[in-house]
Amino acid sequence: MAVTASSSEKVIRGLYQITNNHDQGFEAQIEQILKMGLERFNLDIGILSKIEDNQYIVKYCVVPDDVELTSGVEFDFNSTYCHITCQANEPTAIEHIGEDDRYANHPAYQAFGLESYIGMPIKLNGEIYGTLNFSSATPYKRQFQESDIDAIQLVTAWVEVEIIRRRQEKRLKELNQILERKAYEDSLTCIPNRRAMFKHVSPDVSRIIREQGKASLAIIDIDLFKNINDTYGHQIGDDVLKKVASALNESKRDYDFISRFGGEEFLLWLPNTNAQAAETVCTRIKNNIEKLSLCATTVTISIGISSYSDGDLQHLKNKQSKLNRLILDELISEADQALYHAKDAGRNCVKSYQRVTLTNAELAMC
Ligand SMILES: Nc1nc2c(ncn2[C@@H]2O[C@H](COP(=O)(O)OP(=O)(O)OP(=O)(O)O)[C@@H](O)[C@H]2O)c(=O)[nH]1
Repeated sequence: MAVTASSSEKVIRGLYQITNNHDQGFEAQIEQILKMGLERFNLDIGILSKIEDNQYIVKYCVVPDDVELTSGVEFDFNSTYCHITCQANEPTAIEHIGEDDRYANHPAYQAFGLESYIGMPIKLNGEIYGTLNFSSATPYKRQFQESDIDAIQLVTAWVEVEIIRRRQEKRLKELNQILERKAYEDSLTCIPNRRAMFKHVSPDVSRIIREQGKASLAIIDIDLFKNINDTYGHQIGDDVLKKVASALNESKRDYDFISRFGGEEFLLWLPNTNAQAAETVCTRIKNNIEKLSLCATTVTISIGISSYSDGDLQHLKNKQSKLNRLILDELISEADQALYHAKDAGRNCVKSYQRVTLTNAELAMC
């Protein structure tokens, strides 16, 4: 069979088509590549291998039904034809291995009896990754030609670019995930930051409004923290912040959400928790912190709580469009006022905001 230029064009068209099938995933694309190679070279076994620790690992393969070979199978690299291909560092094509002095005694020939073979090293950034190879148990019916070498080089180049591109894509995804995590984490204490709090709590507020549920919000502030900084230095101050954050994180219930709200203030969100239960939880947390030895002096906290249940904050309810955010802002402002009372009452205590119930006439004016 004469190999014409049009068969190389067919490979290029095939590669173009496979590139367009990007959405099908790498595995499907490689299967198409291997099938295209088998058809192009008129051979039976197509393999994309990876070489690792002197092992030849079959990453992907297309084989006839009677050949028992699956991806994941490993061979000693030295016992494969690809070892010769990689040592040659160039495309290798042999029509009749049994009659070739270099290969007839090769362990791969002894083990697998493959007579015809065309293979090419896959290189990523100058390093050998593995090989792309096509073979058959029968001798090749013609001589391999320049255009066959061109074809396997072309297909291998495609595989190299695609592997690099997918690796970069994966790395980019990982970096984006790290960035996303960092954007929502307080860099000093490693607990969620203010931005994370709004992201987490806002949808919860809307759920609670929808389900006519309840929740509490607590602002936790380290007492006389300025004194700690002034007496022991900023470094110790930072250390206390980290330890308090970690203790708060451990003291909260699984379904509560703690964040660093700013400076020496933390915000604790307690879903499905009424005022009384919130006071119990916060008093326990406050007592836990007092018992810890966080620096040379006893560190205490004050906590202001605001609670919400259906029917509260009626004056906001005719402003439906931003209701979640309004309720959240209102709860924060109320908890802040309660915190102010706690400080006023001598610190190291928990205070709840006492909401005034508006009359219908007052509501109508809101
Ligand atoms: N070390 C350290 N200090 C911080 C950080 N953020 C805020 N601060 C300090 O926290 C201190 C807060 O002081 P104040 O707002 O006066 O409050 P306080 O001393 O805790 O007093 P009360 O709140 O009334 O009990 C300030 O001195 C800030 O500089 C931080 O990340 N690290």
